[in-house]
Amino acid sequence: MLPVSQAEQIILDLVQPVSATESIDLALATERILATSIDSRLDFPHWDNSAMDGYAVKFADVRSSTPKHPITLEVVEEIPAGYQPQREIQSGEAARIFTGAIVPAGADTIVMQEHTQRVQKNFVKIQIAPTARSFVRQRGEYSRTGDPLLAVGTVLNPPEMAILAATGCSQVEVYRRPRVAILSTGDELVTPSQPLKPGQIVDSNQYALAAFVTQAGGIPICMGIIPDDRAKLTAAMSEAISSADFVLSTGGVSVGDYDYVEAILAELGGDIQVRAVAIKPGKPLTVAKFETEDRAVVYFGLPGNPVSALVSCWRFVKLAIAKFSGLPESKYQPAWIEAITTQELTADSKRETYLWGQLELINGRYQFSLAGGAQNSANLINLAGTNALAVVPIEIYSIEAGAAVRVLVL
Ligand SMILES: Nc1nc2c(c(=O)[nH]1)N[C@H]1C(S)=C(S)[C@@H](COP(=O)(O)OP(=O)(O)OC[C@H]3O[C@@H](n4cnc5c(N)ncnc54)[C@H](O)[C@@H]3O)O[C@H]1N2
Ligand code: MOO
Ligand SMILES: [Mg+2]
Repeated sequence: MLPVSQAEQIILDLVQPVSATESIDLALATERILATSIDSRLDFPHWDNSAMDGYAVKFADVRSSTPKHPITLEVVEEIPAGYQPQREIQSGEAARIFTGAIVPAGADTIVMQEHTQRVQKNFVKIQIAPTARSFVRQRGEYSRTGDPLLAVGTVLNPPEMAILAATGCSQVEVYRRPRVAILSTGDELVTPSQPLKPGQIVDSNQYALAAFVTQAGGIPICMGIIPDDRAKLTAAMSEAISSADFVLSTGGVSVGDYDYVEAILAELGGDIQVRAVAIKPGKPLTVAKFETEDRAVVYFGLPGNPVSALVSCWRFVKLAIAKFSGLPESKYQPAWIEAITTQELTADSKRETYLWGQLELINGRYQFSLAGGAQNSANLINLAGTNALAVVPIEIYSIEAGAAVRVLVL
């Protein structure tokens, strides 16, 4: 059995980041990963503009204004947002201006409306002196044309979407997403719509793994249920290997008479790098690489138990997909945090044990609460609401309530 950290390293070493890219509509780019760096095509702001509704003035004209001795200026133009000012402000003049509008030539300061009083039709009293250049957002003060905005490998979240739109990128070059084939092995499996005969169970792994792959940024290719029949399994595995970047099969990786996956991987010419890991749940994990001149596939033979399959995905497959996808190294590390456990955590000490439950931020501290019910790798029911796994290291039998524990955020 490989230690977990060693298995992680071996798995990451099997994965090459994708180089293929595609150009997509910005509107469809949420959570995609940038494949080219983006430089600013404009100055931000594009021109000096007002941060307030008010009046554009020359600071020198109004520096001595007080409520008792307000300075009166003639309002010579009105400048709403989107309008190009037509005249230069002279001494003794002001322009009515609104938030986001271009500051006219000759003006250097904005006085907010609340510090003014409009008199007659075309005059305004400045009742409180502004500070010089107040409320002017200066051209290029955030970023200048040609400045780097976003680096290769950036995930496009709401801020990055705004930046790309603002700089006029309506199409973006992103890495293509990994195609991940999912197949469930087992004579006992049926789809959720089929009635259960004695001995049968629903293939829940197919759905769990498809959801996992989608969340991890991959494209799930659901290949359905394959019976424990060596020829049929060989055909299905071979098809999966030829059509995807990753294959996730569940079941058939332990030592039972119908556990064929490892033998078939070897027969198909796979380079088997992982056979078992000292992790609970998820010990019988088979990982193999298939490589030809033009493509490489990493095959994960995951254990059939529903919790074991998901824990293997969260702990290992997630990192592999992230590395493939073009994220920088700092972004495909497991998300560890330290939390206080609300209950005692126990383990058998021979394998690194992952216990599932809920992580909450309470009064500024992370707290981990174990899922109620059996922590058993066949118990998918109490997985509901799981957002974190607490880790009990090898040779530790118990972590007492109130103590710190290392937690993997999912
Ligand atoms: N003699 C030993 N037996 C087992 C060992 C061992 O070391 N020695 N390891 C146990 C551990 S740990 C695990 S984990 C499982 C792994 O089993 P397999 O990967 O071979 O999976 P199966 O035998 O096919 O199924 C196990 C279990 O999971 C259920 N299952 C399978 N596929 C699905 C699915 N798609 N959806 C829902 N549930 C599924 C299946 O019905 C079985 O109950 O081996 C132990 N045995
Ligand atoms: O590893 Mo098994 O995953 O303990 O149930
Ligand atoms: Mg088995």
